[in-house]
Amino acid sequence: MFDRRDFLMNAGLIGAGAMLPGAGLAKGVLAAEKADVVIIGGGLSGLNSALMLGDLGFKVVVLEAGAMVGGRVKTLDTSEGKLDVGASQIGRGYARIIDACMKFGLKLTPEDRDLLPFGFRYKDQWIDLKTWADNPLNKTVGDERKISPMLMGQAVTSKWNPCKELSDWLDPALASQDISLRQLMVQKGYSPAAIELAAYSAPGIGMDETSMLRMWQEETRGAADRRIGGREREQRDHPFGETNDHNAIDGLSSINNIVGGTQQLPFAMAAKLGDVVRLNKRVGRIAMSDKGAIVTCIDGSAYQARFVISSLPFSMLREVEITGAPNPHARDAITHMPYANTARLYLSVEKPFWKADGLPASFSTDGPIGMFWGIDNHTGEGKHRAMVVMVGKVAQAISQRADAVPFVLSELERLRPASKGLLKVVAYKDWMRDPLQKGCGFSLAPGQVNAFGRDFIKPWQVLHFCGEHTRRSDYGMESAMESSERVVLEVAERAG
Ligand SMILES: Cc1cc2nc3c(=O)[nH]c(=O)nc-3n(C[C@H](O)[C@H](O)[C@H](O)COP(=O)(O)OP(=O)(O)OC[C@H]3O[C@@H](n4cnc5c(N)ncnc54)[C@H](O)[C@@H]3O)c2cc1C
Repeated sequence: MFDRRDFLMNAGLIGAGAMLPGAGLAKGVLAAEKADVVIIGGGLSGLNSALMLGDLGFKVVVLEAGAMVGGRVKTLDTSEGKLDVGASQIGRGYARIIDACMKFGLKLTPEDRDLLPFGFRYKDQWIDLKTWADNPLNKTVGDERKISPMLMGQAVTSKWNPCKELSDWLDPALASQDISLRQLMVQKGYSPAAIELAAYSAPGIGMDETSMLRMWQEETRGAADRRIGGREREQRDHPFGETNDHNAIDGLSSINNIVGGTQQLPFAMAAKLGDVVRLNKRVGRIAMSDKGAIVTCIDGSAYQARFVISSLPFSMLREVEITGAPNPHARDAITHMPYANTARLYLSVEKPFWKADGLPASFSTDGPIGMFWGIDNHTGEGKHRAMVVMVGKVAQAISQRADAVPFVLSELERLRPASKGLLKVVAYKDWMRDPLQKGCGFSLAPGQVNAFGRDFIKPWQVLHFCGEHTRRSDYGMESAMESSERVVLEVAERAG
Protein backbone atom coordinates (compact mmCIF):
# COMPACT_ATOMS: atom_id res chain seq x y z
CA MET A 1 0.00 0.00 0.00
CA PHE A 2 1.25 3.43 -0.85
CA ASP A 3 2.34 5.55 2.10
CA ARG A 4 1.41 9.20 1.67
CA ARG A 5 3.23 10.45 4.79
CA ASP A 6 6.25 11.71 2.96
CA PHE A 7 4.36 12.56 -0.12
CA LEU A 8 4.15 16.31 -0.15
CA MET A 9 7.62 16.48 -1.65
CA ASN A 10 7.69 20.22 -1.35
CA ALA A 11 11.41 20.43 -1.79
CA GLY A 12 11.06 18.57 -5.07
CA LEU A 13 8.31 20.82 -6.26
CA ILE A 14 10.18 23.99 -5.48
CA GLY A 15 13.11 22.47 -7.33
CA ALA A 16 10.92 21.64 -10.28
CA GLY A 17 9.35 25.07 -10.27
CA ALA A 18 12.75 26.70 -10.33
CA MET A 19 13.55 24.83 -13.53
CA LEU A 20 10.61 26.17 -15.41
CA PRO A 21 10.69 29.20 -17.65
CA GLY A 22 8.10 31.96 -17.46
CA ALA A 23 6.45 33.88 -14.66
CA GLY A 24 3.09 32.15 -15.23
CA LEU A 25 4.31 28.89 -13.79
CA ALA A 26 5.00 30.19 -10.28
CA LYS A 27 1.31 31.00 -9.96
CA GLY A 28 0.51 27.54 -11.31
CA VAL A 29 2.77 25.93 -8.70
CA LEU A 30 1.03 27.74 -5.87
CA ALA A 31 -2.37 26.82 -7.21
CA ALA A 32 -1.43 23.28 -8.13
CA GLU A 33 -3.88 20.57 -7.20
CA LYS A 34 -2.16 17.67 -5.42
CA ALA A 35 -2.43 14.01 -6.24
CA ASP A 36 -0.27 10.95 -5.74
CA VAL A 37 -0.20 10.21 -9.45
CA VAL A 38 -1.14 12.39 -12.39
CA ILE A 39 -2.18 10.31 -15.40
CA ILE A 40 -2.04 12.05 -18.75
CA GLY A 41 -4.51 10.82 -21.35
CA GLY A 42 -7.98 9.33 -20.96
CA GLY A 43 -7.80 6.45 -23.44
CA LEU A 44 -8.04 2.84 -22.32
CA SER A 45 -4.51 2.68 -20.91
CA GLY A 46 -4.80 5.90 -18.89
CA LEU A 47 -8.23 5.02 -17.52
CA ASN A 48 -7.27 1.45 -16.68
CA SER A 49 -4.14 2.68 -14.87
CA ALA A 50 -6.29 5.11 -12.88
CA LEU A 51 -8.78 2.41 -11.90
CA MET A 52 -6.05 0.05 -10.70
CA LEU A 53 -4.12 2.74 -8.82
CA GLY A 54 -7.35 3.92 -7.23
CA ASP A 55 -8.01 0.37 -6.04
CA LEU A 56 -4.54 0.38 -4.46
CA GLY A 57 -5.35 3.55 -2.50
CA PHE A 58 -3.55 6.13 -4.62
CA LYS A 59 -5.12 9.53 -5.18
CA VAL A 60 -5.12 9.97 -8.93
CA VAL A 61 -6.07 12.66 -11.42
CA VAL A 62 -6.60 11.88 -15.11
CA LEU A 63 -6.01 14.77 -17.54
CA GLU A 64 -7.65 14.27 -20.92
CA ALA A 65 -7.24 16.87 -23.65
CA GLY A 66 -10.44 15.97 -25.48
CA ALA A 67 -14.06 16.70 -24.62
CA MET A 68 -14.64 13.01 -23.96
CA VAL A 69 -12.63 9.97 -22.96
CA GLY A 70 -11.75 7.09 -25.28
CA GLY A 71 -8.95 8.31 -27.55
CA ARG A 72 -8.63 5.76 -30.32
CA VAL A 73 -11.82 4.09 -29.11
CA LYS A 74 -14.39 6.32 -30.77
CA THR A 75 -18.03 5.68 -31.58
CA LEU A 76 -19.88 8.15 -33.79
CA ASP A 77 -23.62 8.70 -34.10
CA THR A 78 -24.33 8.59 -37.82
CA SER A 79 -27.33 8.50 -40.12
CA GLU A 80 -26.83 4.71 -40.15
CA GLY A 81 -26.61 4.37 -36.36
CA LYS A 82 -23.60 3.90 -34.08
CA LEU A 83 -20.32 3.58 -35.93
CA ASP A 84 -16.93 2.70 -34.50
CA VAL A 85 -14.27 4.66 -36.37
CA GLY A 86 -11.53 3.48 -34.02
CA ALA A 87 -11.14 0.13 -32.29
CA SER A 88 -14.02 -2.30 -32.61
CA GLN A 89 -12.79 -5.87 -32.96
CA ILE A 90 -12.48 -7.96 -29.83
CA GLY A 91 -10.93 -11.39 -30.32
CA ARG A 92 -11.49 -14.49 -28.22
CA GLY A 93 -8.04 -13.97 -26.75
CA TYR A 94 -8.85 -10.49 -25.40
CA ALA A 95 -8.89 -11.56 -21.74
CA ARG A 96 -8.55 -8.08 -20.25
CA ILE A 97 -11.07 -6.32 -22.47
CA ILE A 98 -13.61 -9.15 -22.12
CA ASP A 99 -13.10 -9.09 -18.36
CA ALA A 100 -13.64 -5.30 -18.27
CA CYS A 101 -16.80 -5.62 -20.37
CA MET A 102 -18.16 -8.20 -17.93
CA LYS A 103 -17.28 -6.01 -14.96
CA PHE A 104 -19.12 -3.02 -16.44
CA GLY A 105 -22.09 -5.05 -17.69
CA LEU A 106 -21.35 -4.41 -21.39
CA LYS A 107 -22.62 -6.97 -23.85
CA LEU A 108 -20.59 -8.45 -26.71
CA THR A 109 -22.06 -9.43 -30.03
CA PRO A 110 -20.48 -11.21 -33.03
CA GLU A 111 -19.09 -8.70 -35.48
CA ASP A 112 -21.31 -8.31 -38.52
CA ARG A 113 -18.79 -7.12 -41.10
CA ASP A 114 -18.22 -10.03 -43.48
CA LEU A 115 -16.39 -8.90 -46.56
CA LEU A 116 -17.64 -9.69 -50.06
CA PRO A 117 -15.17 -11.31 -52.52
CA PHE A 118 -12.10 -9.34 -53.62
CA GLY A 119 -10.67 -8.39 -56.98
CA PHE A 120 -7.37 -6.65 -57.77
CA ARG A 121 -6.82 -3.59 -59.91
CA TYR A 122 -3.24 -3.42 -61.11
CA LYS A 123 -1.59 -1.17 -63.68
CA ASP A 124 -5.07 0.07 -64.64
CA GLN A 125 -6.39 -3.40 -65.39
CA TRP A 126 -8.71 -5.74 -63.51
CA ILE A 127 -6.74 -8.88 -62.70
CA ASP A 128 -8.38 -12.28 -62.68
CA LEU A 129 -6.76 -13.71 -59.56
CA LYS A 130 -7.45 -17.30 -60.63
CA THR A 131 -5.26 -16.93 -63.70
CA TRP A 132 -2.65 -14.56 -62.21
CA ALA A 133 0.10 -17.18 -62.49
CA ASP A 134 -0.25 -16.99 -66.28
CA ASN A 135 -0.97 -13.27 -66.59
CA PRO A 136 1.59 -11.38 -68.74
CA LEU A 137 1.62 -8.60 -66.10
CA ASN A 138 2.99 -11.14 -63.63
CA LYS A 139 6.77 -10.64 -63.82
CA THR A 140 7.55 -12.61 -60.69
CA VAL A 141 9.51 -15.85 -60.93
CA GLY A 142 9.21 -19.47 -59.82
CA ASP A 143 6.93 -20.09 -56.84
CA GLU A 144 6.34 -16.36 -56.43
CA ARG A 145 4.03 -16.54 -59.44
CA LYS A 146 1.45 -18.43 -57.40
CA ILE A 147 1.27 -15.84 -54.62
CA SER A 148 -1.77 -13.57 -54.86
CA PRO A 149 -0.47 -10.20 -56.10
CA MET A 150 -2.54 -8.34 -53.53
CA LEU A 151 -1.12 -10.39 -50.66
CA MET A 152 2.61 -10.51 -51.51
CA GLY A 153 3.77 -8.29 -48.62
CA GLN A 154 1.70 -10.16 -46.08
CA ALA A 155 2.68 -13.57 -47.48
CA VAL A 156 6.40 -12.80 -47.21
CA THR A 157 6.02 -11.30 -43.72
CA SER A 158 4.18 -14.36 -42.53
CA LYS A 159 6.48 -16.90 -44.19
CA TRP A 160 9.65 -15.62 -42.53
CA ASN A 161 8.29 -14.85 -39.07
CA PRO A 162 10.85 -16.37 -36.67
CA CYS A 163 8.92 -15.46 -33.48
CA LYS A 164 7.39 -18.31 -31.53
CA GLU A 165 6.54 -16.54 -28.30
CA LEU A 166 4.75 -13.20 -28.05
CA SER A 167 7.76 -11.25 -26.80
CA ASP A 168 10.36 -12.87 -29.06
CA TRP A 169 10.47 -9.73 -31.22
CA LEU A 170 12.42 -8.07 -28.39
CA ASP A 171 14.92 -10.92 -28.03
CA PRO A 172 18.44 -9.60 -28.79
CA ALA A 173 19.02 -12.92 -30.58
CA LEU A 174 16.81 -11.49 -33.38
CA ALA A 175 18.67 -8.15 -33.50
CA SER A 176 19.88 -8.84 -37.05
CA GLN A 177 16.25 -8.92 -38.20
CA ASP A 178 15.62 -5.28 -37.28
CA ILE A 179 15.38 -4.59 -41.01
CA SER A 180 12.79 -3.52 -43.55
CA LEU A 181 10.60 -5.78 -45.67
CA ARG A 182 12.58 -4.73 -48.74
CA GLN A 183 15.85 -5.70 -47.03
CA LEU A 184 14.35 -9.04 -45.98
CA MET A 185 13.13 -9.76 -49.51
CA VAL A 186 16.51 -8.90 -51.03
CA GLN A 187 18.19 -11.11 -48.42
CA LYS A 188 15.87 -14.00 -49.22
CA GLY A 189 16.37 -13.65 -52.98
CA TYR A 190 12.95 -12.43 -54.10
CA SER A 191 12.65 -11.02 -57.60
CA PRO A 192 12.41 -7.24 -58.19
CA ALA A 193 8.82 -7.83 -59.45
CA ALA A 194 7.84 -9.55 -56.20
CA ILE A 195 9.39 -6.69 -54.22
CA GLU A 196 7.45 -4.17 -56.25
CA LEU A 197 4.18 -6.04 -55.63
CA ALA A 198 4.88 -6.37 -51.90
CA ALA A 199 4.75 -2.60 -51.59
CA TYR A 200 0.95 -2.69 -52.06
CA SER A 201 0.31 -4.99 -49.12
CA ALA A 202 3.28 -4.35 -46.82
CA PRO A 203 2.08 -4.36 -43.22
CA GLY A 204 3.09 -1.33 -41.16
CA ILE A 205 3.83 2.03 -42.76
CA GLY A 206 5.57 0.63 -45.80
CA MET A 207 8.22 -1.75 -47.02
CA ASP A 208 11.10 0.61 -46.18
CA GLU A 209 9.63 2.33 -43.14
CA THR A 210 8.78 -0.40 -40.63
CA SER A 211 10.99 -2.92 -38.88
CA MET A 212 10.17 -6.58 -39.53
CA LEU A 213 10.40 -7.14 -35.77
CA ARG A 214 7.51 -4.70 -35.24
CA MET A 215 5.45 -6.43 -37.93
CA TRP A 216 6.20 -9.87 -36.55
CA GLN A 217 5.10 -8.76 -33.08
CA GLU A 218 1.63 -8.03 -34.45
CA GLU A 219 1.57 -11.18 -36.54
CA THR A 220 2.60 -13.47 -33.71
CA ARG A 221 -0.11 -12.03 -31.46
CA GLY A 222 -2.72 -12.45 -34.21
CA ALA A 223 -1.74 -16.10 -34.59
CA ALA A 224 -2.16 -16.58 -30.83
CA ASP A 225 -5.70 -15.21 -31.02
CA ARG A 226 -6.48 -17.66 -33.79
CA ARG A 227 -5.04 -20.54 -31.74
CA ILE A 228 -7.17 -19.54 -28.76
CA GLY A 229 -10.19 -19.64 -31.06
CA GLY A 230 -9.16 -23.09 -32.32
CA ARG A 231 -8.59 -21.80 -35.83
CA GLU A 232 -5.82 -22.71 -38.20
CA ARG A 233 -3.97 -19.99 -40.06
CA GLU A 234 -6.57 -18.44 -42.29
CA GLN A 235 -6.13 -19.11 -45.99
CA ARG A 236 -6.57 -15.48 -46.91
CA ASP A 237 -8.11 -14.41 -50.13
CA HIS A 238 -8.22 -10.75 -49.19
CA PRO A 239 -5.83 -8.26 -47.68
CA PHE A 240 -6.21 -6.91 -44.14
CA GLY A 241 -9.29 -7.67 -42.06
CA GLU A 242 -10.00 -11.11 -40.63
CA THR A 243 -12.94 -13.26 -41.61
CA ASN A 244 -15.24 -13.70 -38.65
CA ASP A 245 -15.86 -17.24 -37.55
CA HIS A 246 -19.30 -16.98 -36.00
CA ASN A 247 -19.11 -20.33 -34.19
CA ALA A 248 -19.41 -19.43 -30.56
CA ILE A 249 -16.82 -20.90 -28.22
CA ASP A 250 -17.59 -19.94 -24.62
CA GLY A 251 -20.25 -17.60 -26.02
CA LEU A 252 -17.80 -15.71 -28.26
CA SER A 253 -17.30 -15.70 -31.99
CA SER A 254 -13.76 -15.07 -33.22
CA ILE A 255 -14.46 -11.31 -33.64
CA ASN A 256 -16.86 -9.52 -31.32
CA ASN A 257 -18.07 -5.96 -30.87
CA ILE A 258 -19.46 -4.12 -27.87
CA VAL A 259 -23.20 -3.55 -28.18
CA GLY A 260 -23.79 0.20 -28.50
CA GLY A 261 -20.20 0.83 -29.64
CA THR A 262 -16.73 0.31 -28.19
CA GLN A 263 -16.65 3.73 -26.56
CA GLN A 264 -19.16 2.39 -24.02
CA LEU A 265 -16.13 0.82 -22.33
CA PRO A 266 -14.06 3.98 -21.67
CA PHE A 267 -17.28 5.79 -20.77
CA ALA A 268 -18.03 3.13 -18.14
CA MET A 269 -14.45 3.28 -16.81
CA ALA A 270 -14.59 7.07 -16.53
CA ALA A 271 -17.99 6.93 -14.81
CA LYS A 272 -16.49 4.60 -12.19
CA LEU A 273 -13.56 6.98 -11.68
CA GLY A 274 -15.87 9.98 -11.24
CA ASP A 275 -14.54 13.50 -10.93
CA VAL A 276 -10.87 12.52 -10.95
CA VAL A 277 -11.21 12.46 -14.75
CA ARG A 278 -10.78 16.01 -16.02
CA LEU A 279 -11.80 16.70 -19.61
CA ASN A 280 -10.51 19.47 -21.88
CA LYS A 281 -7.20 19.43 -20.00
CA ARG A 282 -4.48 19.42 -22.58
CA VAL A 283 -1.11 18.98 -20.95
CA GLY A 284 1.61 21.29 -22.23
CA ARG A 285 4.41 20.77 -19.74
CA ILE A 286 5.84 18.23 -17.32
CA ALA A 287 8.49 19.61 -14.96
CA MET A 288 10.27 16.96 -12.96
CA SER A 289 12.67 16.58 -10.10
CA ASP A 290 13.66 13.30 -8.47
CA LYS A 291 10.93 13.76 -5.92
CA GLY A 292 7.94 14.69 -7.98
CA ALA A 293 6.56 16.69 -10.83
CA ILE A 294 4.30 19.53 -11.80
CA VAL A 295 2.09 18.95 -14.78
CA THR A 296 0.72 22.09 -16.40
CA CYS A 297 -2.15 22.26 -18.86
CA ILE A 298 -2.35 24.81 -21.62
CA ASP A 299 -5.27 26.46 -19.80
CA GLY A 300 -2.81 27.26 -16.98
CA SER A 301 -4.11 24.73 -14.45
CA ALA A 302 -1.38 22.76 -12.68
CA TYR A 303 -1.19 19.45 -10.83
CA GLN A 304 1.59 18.26 -8.57
CA ALA A 305 2.32 14.64 -7.89
CA ARG A 306 4.92 12.18 -6.74
CA PHE A 307 4.59 10.28 -10.04
CA VAL A 308 3.33 11.04 -13.53
CA ILE A 309 2.09 8.44 -15.99
CA SER A 310 1.95 9.44 -19.63
CA SER A 311 -0.35 7.33 -21.80
CA LEU A 312 0.05 9.72 -24.72
CA PRO A 313 1.10 8.34 -28.05
CA PHE A 314 4.59 9.70 -28.72
CA SER A 315 3.13 11.58 -31.70
CA MET A 316 1.48 13.76 -29.01
CA LEU A 317 3.98 13.53 -26.14
CA ARG A 318 6.63 15.10 -28.36
CA GLU A 319 4.56 18.28 -28.25
CA VAL A 320 4.73 18.40 -24.45
CA GLU A 321 7.65 20.27 -22.89
CA ILE A 322 9.44 17.91 -20.53
CA THR A 323 12.08 19.26 -18.16
CA GLY A 324 14.13 17.37 -15.62
CA ALA A 325 17.31 15.31 -15.65
CA PRO A 326 18.44 14.86 -19.25
CA ASN A 327 17.50 11.50 -20.74
CA PRO A 328 18.70 11.37 -24.35
CA HIS A 329 17.47 7.80 -24.76
CA ALA A 330 13.86 8.61 -23.83
CA ARG A 331 14.02 11.88 -25.75
CA ASP A 332 15.17 10.01 -28.84
CA ALA A 333 12.25 7.57 -28.68
CA ILE A 334 9.67 10.30 -27.98
CA THR A 335 10.97 12.40 -30.86
CA HIS A 336 11.60 9.76 -33.49
CA MET A 337 9.03 6.97 -33.03
CA PRO A 338 7.09 6.95 -36.30
CA TYR A 339 3.29 6.79 -36.38
CA ALA A 340 1.27 4.95 -38.99
CA ASN A 341 -1.97 6.27 -40.38
CA THR A 342 -5.27 4.84 -41.40
CA ALA A 343 -8.04 6.79 -43.09
CA ARG A 344 -11.43 5.28 -43.75
CA LEU A 345 -14.43 6.42 -45.74
CA TYR A 346 -17.62 4.76 -44.48
CA LEU A 347 -20.30 4.40 -47.12
CA SER A 348 -23.73 3.01 -47.63
CA VAL A 349 -24.35 1.38 -50.99
CA GLU A 350 -27.87 2.06 -52.18
CA LYS A 351 -27.82 -0.82 -54.72
CA PRO A 352 -25.18 -3.55 -55.17
CA PHE A 353 -23.47 -2.02 -58.22
CA TRP A 354 -21.22 -5.09 -58.55
CA LYS A 355 -24.20 -6.97 -59.96
CA ALA A 356 -24.21 -4.43 -62.80
CA ASP A 357 -20.50 -4.42 -63.65
CA GLY A 358 -19.90 -8.10 -62.88
CA LEU A 359 -16.66 -7.43 -60.95
CA PRO A 360 -16.03 -8.67 -57.41
CA ALA A 361 -17.69 -6.30 -54.93
CA SER A 362 -14.50 -5.59 -52.93
CA PHE A 363 -11.14 -4.78 -54.41
CA SER A 364 -7.60 -3.79 -53.68
CA THR A 365 -5.63 -1.47 -55.95
CA ASP A 366 -2.11 -0.30 -56.62
CA GLY A 367 -3.62 3.21 -56.84
CA PRO A 368 -4.28 6.05 -54.41
CA ILE A 369 -7.36 4.71 -52.60
CA GLY A 370 -6.02 1.38 -51.35
CA MET A 371 -8.94 -0.92 -50.69
CA PHE A 372 -12.70 -0.93 -51.15
CA TRP A 373 -14.51 -3.32 -48.84
CA GLY A 374 -18.03 -4.32 -49.82
CA ILE A 375 -19.74 -5.62 -46.69
CA ASP A 376 -22.26 -8.44 -46.89
CA ASN A 377 -25.74 -7.50 -45.80
CA HIS A 378 -26.59 -11.21 -45.45
CA THR A 379 -29.80 -10.89 -47.39
CA GLY A 380 -28.06 -10.84 -50.74
CA GLU A 381 -29.81 -7.79 -52.19
CA GLY A 382 -30.65 -4.23 -51.24
CA LYS A 383 -28.58 -1.75 -49.29
CA HIS A 384 -25.04 -2.73 -48.28
CA ARG A 385 -22.35 -1.02 -46.25
CA ALA A 386 -18.89 -0.38 -47.64
CA MET A 387 -15.58 1.11 -46.54
CA VAL A 388 -12.64 2.57 -48.38
CA VAL A 389 -9.73 1.48 -46.22
CA MET A 390 -6.47 3.35 -46.65
CA VAL A 391 -3.39 2.20 -44.76
CA GLY A 392 0.38 2.61 -44.97
CA LYS A 393 1.72 4.94 -47.66
CA VAL A 394 -1.73 5.35 -49.22
CA ALA A 395 -3.09 6.68 -45.91
CA GLN A 396 -0.11 8.98 -45.47
CA ALA A 397 -0.66 10.46 -48.90
CA ILE A 398 -4.41 10.97 -48.46
CA SER A 399 -3.77 12.96 -45.28
CA GLN A 400 -2.05 15.59 -47.38
CA ARG A 401 -5.19 16.24 -49.43
CA ALA A 402 -7.74 18.82 -48.37
CA ASP A 403 -10.18 17.27 -50.88
CA ALA A 404 -9.80 13.69 -49.61
CA VAL A 405 -13.49 12.69 -49.65
CA PRO A 406 -14.42 14.04 -53.10
CA PHE A 407 -11.14 12.69 -54.42
CA VAL A 408 -11.80 9.16 -53.12
CA LEU A 409 -15.38 9.23 -54.44
CA SER A 410 -14.26 10.38 -57.88
CA GLU A 411 -11.57 7.70 -57.97
CA LEU A 412 -14.18 5.08 -57.03
CA GLU A 413 -16.42 6.28 -59.85
CA ARG A 414 -13.51 6.16 -62.27
CA LEU A 415 -12.68 2.57 -61.32
CA ARG A 416 -16.28 1.41 -60.96
CA PRO A 417 -18.54 3.62 -63.15
CA ALA A 418 -21.50 1.44 -62.11
CA SER A 419 -21.20 2.86 -58.58
CA LYS A 420 -22.12 6.37 -59.77
CA GLY A 421 -24.90 7.84 -57.67
CA LEU A 422 -25.16 4.72 -55.50
CA LEU A 423 -22.65 5.58 -52.75
CA LYS A 424 -23.67 7.69 -49.78
CA VAL A 425 -21.03 9.03 -47.38
CA VAL A 426 -21.75 8.05 -43.77
CA ALA A 427 -18.50 9.22 -42.17
CA TYR A 428 -14.84 9.88 -42.87
CA LYS A 429 -12.03 9.56 -40.37
CA ASP A 430 -8.35 10.26 -40.99
CA TRP A 431 -6.38 9.53 -37.82
CA MET A 432 -3.31 11.50 -38.89
CA ARG A 433 -5.50 14.59 -39.06
CA ASP A 434 -6.94 14.03 -35.59
CA PRO A 435 -5.24 16.81 -33.61
CA LEU A 436 -5.08 14.69 -30.44
CA GLN A 437 -3.67 11.57 -32.11
CA LYS A 438 -1.65 12.41 -35.24
CA GLY A 439 -1.66 8.77 -36.29
CA CYS A 440 -3.45 5.49 -35.72
CA GLY A 441 -0.71 3.44 -34.11
CA PHE A 442 2.97 3.37 -33.26
CA SER A 443 5.62 1.99 -35.53
CA LEU A 444 9.32 1.28 -35.20
CA ALA A 445 11.58 1.98 -38.14
CA PRO A 446 14.27 -0.49 -39.18
CA GLY A 447 17.02 -0.20 -36.58
CA GLN A 448 14.81 1.36 -33.90
CA VAL A 449 14.08 -1.87 -32.03
CA ASN A 450 17.84 -2.11 -31.49
CA ALA A 451 18.28 1.64 -30.91
CA PHE A 452 15.57 2.10 -28.26
CA GLY A 453 12.73 -0.39 -28.73
CA ARG A 454 13.70 -2.65 -25.84
CA ASP A 455 14.23 0.06 -23.22
CA PHE A 456 12.21 3.16 -23.99
CA ILE A 457 9.38 2.08 -21.69
CA LYS A 458 11.64 2.52 -18.63
CA PRO A 459 10.69 5.50 -16.45
CA TRP A 460 12.30 8.88 -17.00
CA GLN A 461 12.85 10.21 -13.47
CA VAL A 462 9.29 10.22 -12.05
CA LEU A 463 7.64 10.00 -15.47
CA HIS A 464 6.35 6.52 -16.33
CA PHE A 465 4.97 5.40 -19.68
CA CYS A 466 1.98 3.35 -20.72
CA GLY A 467 -0.13 3.14 -23.87
CA GLU A 468 -0.32 0.72 -26.77
CA HIS A 469 3.08 1.91 -28.04
CA THR A 470 4.69 0.50 -24.88
CA ARG A 471 3.32 -3.00 -25.48
CA ARG A 472 5.56 -5.96 -24.94
CA SER A 473 3.42 -8.85 -26.09
CA ASP A 474 -0.15 -7.88 -26.83
CA TYR A 475 -1.87 -5.85 -29.53
CA GLY A 476 -4.77 -3.47 -30.11
CA MET A 477 -6.87 -2.58 -27.09
CA GLU A 478 -5.34 -5.46 -25.15
CA SER A 479 -1.93 -3.84 -25.47
CA ALA A 480 -3.28 -0.63 -23.94
CA MET A 481 -4.55 -2.68 -20.99
CA GLU A 482 -1.34 -4.75 -20.77
CA SER A 483 0.71 -1.57 -20.58
CA SER A 484 -1.37 -0.16 -17.75
CA GLU A 485 -0.86 -3.30 -15.67
CA ARG A 486 2.90 -2.92 -16.08
CA VAL A 487 2.97 0.76 -15.29
CA VAL A 488 0.81 0.38 -12.18
CA LEU A 489 3.20 -2.26 -10.85
CA GLU A 490 6.15 0.03 -11.57
CA VAL A 491 4.62 2.93 -9.67
CA ALA A 492 3.30 0.83 -6.79
CA GLU A 493 6.67 -0.85 -6.27
CA ARG A 494 8.49 2.44 -6.35
CA ALA A 495 6.05 4.09 -3.95
CA GLY A 496 6.84 1.32 -1.47
C1 LIG B 1 -8.85 3.02 -36.88
C2 LIG B 1 -8.41 2.16 -35.72
C3 LIG B 1 -8.93 0.89 -35.63
C4 LIG B 1 -8.55 0.08 -34.56
N1 LIG B 1 -9.11 -1.15 -34.46
C5 LIG B 1 -8.86 -1.92 -33.40
C6 LIG B 1 -9.58 -3.12 -33.20
O1 LIG B 1 -10.49 -3.45 -33.96
N2 LIG B 1 -9.28 -3.87 -32.11
C7 LIG B 1 -8.32 -3.48 -31.22
O2 LIG B 1 -8.08 -4.21 -30.26
N3 LIG B 1 -7.64 -2.32 -31.36
C8 LIG B 1 -7.89 -1.53 -32.42
N4 LIG B 1 -7.26 -0.32 -32.56
C9 LIG B 1 -6.19 0.03 -31.60
C10 LIG B 1 -6.75 0.62 -30.29
O3 LIG B 1 -7.69 1.60 -30.57
C11 LIG B 1 -5.61 1.23 -29.49
O4 LIG B 1 -4.56 0.30 -29.31
C12 LIG B 1 -6.01 1.71 -28.10
O5 LIG B 1 -7.29 2.30 -28.09
C13 LIG B 1 -4.95 2.70 -27.59
O6 LIG B 1 -5.26 3.15 -26.31
P1 LIG B 1 -4.21 4.09 -25.54
O7 LIG B 1 -4.79 4.37 -24.21
O8 LIG B 1 -2.87 3.49 -25.61
O9 LIG B 1 -4.11 5.41 -26.40
P2 LIG B 1 -5.21 6.50 -26.81
O10 LIG B 1 -6.54 5.88 -26.98
O11 LIG B 1 -4.63 7.22 -27.97
O12 LIG B 1 -5.26 7.49 -25.55
C14 LIG B 1 -4.45 8.62 -25.44
C15 LIG B 1 -5.30 9.79 -24.97
O13 LIG B 1 -4.45 10.91 -24.75
C16 LIG B 1 -5.17 12.09 -25.09
N5 LIG B 1 -4.22 13.17 -25.31
C17 LIG B 1 -3.45 13.43 -26.39
N6 LIG B 1 -2.65 14.49 -26.15
C18 LIG B 1 -2.91 14.93 -24.90
C19 LIG B 1 -2.38 15.96 -24.07
N7 LIG B 1 -1.40 16.78 -24.49
N8 LIG B 1 -2.88 16.12 -22.81
C20 LIG B 1 -3.85 15.29 -22.35
N9 LIG B 1 -4.38 14.28 -23.10
C21 LIG B 1 -3.90 14.09 -24.35
C22 LIG B 1 -5.95 11.68 -26.32
O14 LIG B 1 -7.06 12.53 -26.54
C23 LIG B 1 -6.36 10.25 -25.95
O15 LIG B 1 -7.63 10.21 -25.33
C24 LIG B 1 -7.61 0.54 -33.59
C25 LIG B 1 -7.09 1.82 -33.69
C26 LIG B 1 -7.49 2.64 -34.74
C27 LIG B 1 -6.96 4.04 -34.82
